[in-house]
Amino acid sequence: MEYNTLKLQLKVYFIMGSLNCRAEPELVLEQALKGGATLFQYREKGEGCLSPDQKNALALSLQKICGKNHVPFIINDDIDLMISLNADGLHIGQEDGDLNQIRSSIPDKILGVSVHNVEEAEDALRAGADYLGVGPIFDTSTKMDTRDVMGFSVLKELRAAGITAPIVGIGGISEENAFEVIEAGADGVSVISAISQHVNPEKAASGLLERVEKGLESK
Ligand SMILES: Nc1nc(C(F)(F)F)ncc1COP(=O)(O)OP(=O)(O)O
Ligand SMILES: [Mg+2]
Repeated sequence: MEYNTLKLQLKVYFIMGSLNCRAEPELVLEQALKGGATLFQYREKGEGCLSPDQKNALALSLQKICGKNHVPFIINDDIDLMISLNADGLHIGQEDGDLNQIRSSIPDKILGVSVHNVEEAEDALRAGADYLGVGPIFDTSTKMDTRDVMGFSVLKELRAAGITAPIVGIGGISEENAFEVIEAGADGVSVISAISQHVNPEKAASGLLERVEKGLESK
C-alpha cells in the first residue's frame, strides 16, 4: 500500500479484544470510530479469551462495523482468520511466523510487523512489511510479555537510520504523551486501554486524534 495513505491511517490505531473492554466490544468500537480512530486491529489474546468460534463471530461483527465506517480491519497474529474473513490486513510479531512466507501468501493485504530496533526494522521492510509497530514506548499493563520499555529512543534511531516507512508507536500511550510520540518520529499512535478502558471511548479517540494531529503539524 502507498506509504502516505497508510501513514494517514496509522494516526489513531485502536487495538482491542473482548478482554480489553469495559462494555460490549461492538459498542466500544462504534464509539472509538465515531471519535476518529483511523485504523482497527482485532487482537483476541490472554487468559480467558474467546473460543475460536466466538472469536470468529466477534471478528465478523467488528469487521462489519469497520466496513460501515470505511476504516480498515486488521487481524492480529491469526492469518487463517484474516484470510477466511478477507480482512484488510494482518499484524505479526517477531515470533509469529516466517515473514517472507506470510508476505508471499497475502501479497495484496496490509502487513504490519512489530519491531524493537533498527535491525528488526530493516529486516521487516526488506521482507515487505507495510508498516512497523514500535514499542513498548512506555510501561503497559495490557501485554504481559513485552520486550523492555524503550521510550522514544528507538523511534528516533529508526528515523536517524533513514527509515521513512510508516511507523506507529505502541505501549502505554495516552492523550498525555501522544504528542511526544509523534514528535519522536512516529506517524501515529496505537492504543488499547486508553480507548477500550475509557468511560467514553468516543472522547478518548477524539482526544488522541487531536494530540496526534498537533504533533504532525509541529514536525
Ligand atoms: N499487536 C501489535 N500491534 C502493533 C501495531 F503496530 F499494530 F500497533 N504493534 C505491536 C503489536 C504487538 O505484536 P506482538 O509482538 O506479536 O504481540 P501480540 O501478538 O501479543 O500483540
Ligand atoms: Mg503477535
